[in-house]
Amino acid sequence: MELQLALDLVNIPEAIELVKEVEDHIDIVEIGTPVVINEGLHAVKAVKEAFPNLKVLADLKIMDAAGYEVMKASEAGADIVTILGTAEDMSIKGAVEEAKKQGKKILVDMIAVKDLAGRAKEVDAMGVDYICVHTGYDLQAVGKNSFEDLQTIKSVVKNAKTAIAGGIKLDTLPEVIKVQPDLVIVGGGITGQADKKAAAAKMQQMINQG
Ligand SMILES: O=C(CO)[C@H](O)[C@H](O)COP(=O)(O)O
Repeated sequence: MELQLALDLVNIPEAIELVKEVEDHIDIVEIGTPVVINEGLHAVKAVKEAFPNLKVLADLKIMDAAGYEVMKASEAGADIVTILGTAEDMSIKGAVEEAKKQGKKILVDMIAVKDLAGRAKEVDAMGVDYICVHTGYDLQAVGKNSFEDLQTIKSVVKNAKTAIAGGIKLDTLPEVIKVQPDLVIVGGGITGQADKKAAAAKMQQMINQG
């Protein structure tokens, strides 16, 4: 199981400062969608250059022009690029093809997918690397989470790695670990803590104990 730190509400210098604090305790740094909107792919480039030993995920949440966008994120240094599960099959296949060409990985974000089991089976067959259940901020605000959804995809996905994102905190992490995803994505559960290093270290320890 790997731990991904999601950075959503920072600029580039703040991102670098934050990763410095927790770099020993995470596997992947996510340059979140709001950061890409504010800073562009420069944020991916800057973080990859500052931390060449960490994997960097560009959370582009691609919906169209997938091959081109995966190419641009790859050129900026992203190791993993996200596409939405609600995108057309042709877009997802295009993303996978370009990622393979570039030696990169594709994570499919299943946010807002209605037939989760059915779509997870379909995208799994398209050769994607990760399938991620995700409760976004707008549904977190009304008390939703993705723990049951994780069990759903775990029961149907045969090839891809499974991941979970959305509001995971220290107190809910044990529930996540029980279902054994390959990747746990945490934003506010680390960035919102006074002692970010301690929060990341504790999460890493819990994940390693499995
Ligand atoms: O992709 C995202 C929002 O769309 C976030 O990066 C993801 O939800 C993780 O952040 P948090 O743990 O704060 O929910």
